[in-house]
Amino acid sequence: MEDHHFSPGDSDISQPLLSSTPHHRIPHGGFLTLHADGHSYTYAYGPGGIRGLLHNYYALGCAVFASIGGLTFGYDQGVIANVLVMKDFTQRWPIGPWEKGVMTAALELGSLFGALAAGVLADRQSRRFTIALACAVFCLGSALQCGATSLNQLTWGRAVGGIGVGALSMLSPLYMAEISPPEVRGSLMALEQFSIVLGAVLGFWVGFFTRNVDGSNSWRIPLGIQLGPGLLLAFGCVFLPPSPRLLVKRGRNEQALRSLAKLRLRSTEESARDPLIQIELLEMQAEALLVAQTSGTDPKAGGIRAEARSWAQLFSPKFISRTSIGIMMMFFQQWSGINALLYYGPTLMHSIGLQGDAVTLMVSGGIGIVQFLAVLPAIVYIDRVGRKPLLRGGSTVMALAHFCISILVWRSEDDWASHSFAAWTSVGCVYLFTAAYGISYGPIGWVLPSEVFPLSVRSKGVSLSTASNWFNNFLIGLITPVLMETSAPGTFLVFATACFLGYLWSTYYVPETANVSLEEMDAVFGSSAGREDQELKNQIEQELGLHELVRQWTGYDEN
Ligand SMILES: O[C@H]1[C@H](O)[C@@H](O)[C@H](O)[C@@H](O)[C@H]1O
Repeated sequence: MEDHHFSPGDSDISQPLLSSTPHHRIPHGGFLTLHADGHSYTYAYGPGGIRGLLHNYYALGCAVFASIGGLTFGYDQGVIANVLVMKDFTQRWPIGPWEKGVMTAALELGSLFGALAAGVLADRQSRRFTIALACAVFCLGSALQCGATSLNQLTWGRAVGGIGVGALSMLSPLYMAEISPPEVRGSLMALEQFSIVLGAVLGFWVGFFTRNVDGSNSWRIPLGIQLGPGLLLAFGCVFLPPSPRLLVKRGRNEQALRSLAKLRLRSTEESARDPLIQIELLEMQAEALLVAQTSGTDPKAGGIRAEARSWAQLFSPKFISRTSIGIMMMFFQQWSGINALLYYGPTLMHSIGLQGDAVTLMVSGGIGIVQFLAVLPAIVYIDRVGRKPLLRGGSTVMALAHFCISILVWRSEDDWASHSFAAWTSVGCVYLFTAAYGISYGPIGWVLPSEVFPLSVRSKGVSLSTASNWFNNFLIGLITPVLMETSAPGTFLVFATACFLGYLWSTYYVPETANVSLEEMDAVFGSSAGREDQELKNQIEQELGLHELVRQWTGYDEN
């Protein structure tokens, strides 16, 4: 191996490869070319961004496809706002606020259940099979809604569809995290939020344009259209490469290598020589062995007790800080008040004198578009800037925007007509809030929970975090009207406070996870992972030859 050497490629690399143990990654790299056996391999490490995404175009394609799961979720959100006010719909079923609430809650409760159930299935079956199953359930729910002949059927259709939506909302980020190269993992996973908000924009406009179609087609068409992405994902996911991490967990290392090679754009022969692929695979194996040796259970064993034990593990001292990050991330995402604005927005706009289409356009349409625009820079910068600064900056602006709205509503709510400046400033603040949310808590809510957990508890951890999203979403829907009736300025103050607490939480509690591989996350949570585990992991890595490989390829001695 003496004549193997590495040299920086077309890059601005200032640090040597594998220099920052335990992170075998370049923290602020660029592109790197490694020469071996007369071949040269180019790697994108470090800042990621657009170049990193293009460089990893196959993983990008897979992530885009998997994120269709998020599309189903957003689409429903966009479409239902229109459906509920369509002429045929309201004449056929003149429902009051209570039934509207039940219809919304049916989807959210179904999703809560779906997210939890998928956490169990995703480990027993493959990630892809579970995605296909979730799509089938989603399609059944959509068909029930589209062909509804009674309000009951529609509500049941939403509950069933919700199970699929909830399951997909945890499965897509989970799968994306497991196939992503570390340097673009944030960008790839932010695609989940991209799809959610794209779905919301599409759903909104489809509903907006079909609302004047004659008869029940006005709402059957937009509800039926959701079958399209559901079926596409169900059949298409057969072609997605399997999660290499799950394969390693099951001891199928050869298949894992094949899948990893495909994801990193190497042929099978190349991957056998390619040191970085070997290193990535060995890191996965080391983690799987560590899990097997420390949990004392057969990872393949089933049974209710084993299942209960692995859920309970999430709350053990070892993992509790990660579990709390997942749950609190979604808590703060929802308590930022994004959905309250979507629900309360129309009332706010009405109160400043806007009526009819203008209101729906400005709220559902406007908020959707702002969220959509804001997620674009997040996709590009989330790995370069890091999660923490985005969360901190986002919560600061969000808190200030809510605070301003609160003051303005407090001073003008009795007479908006003569406070038109205050009214329009509040609308501006709503959009400012949405932009700050859309670049921070929106996407990071779907990124952070899926990357902090180790393989042994990852699916359950993501499942629980996603359930926290749905539960808090449900809670906000339930209490916002009551809060608003009690005090509108007070409601905004509650959200301002939640955003401020989110600022403290992200500043003092959340570790930076950008550019860290999933296997190296233990080091980020060092204090809770335990010294013994670190030593054992070290030993396993030695035995697997990982350290030797690192030394050979870099001339870098870790010890
Ligand atoms: O990330 C999404 C998105 O921002 C949606 O607009 C919101 O309704 C969801 O609750 C949230 O999880």
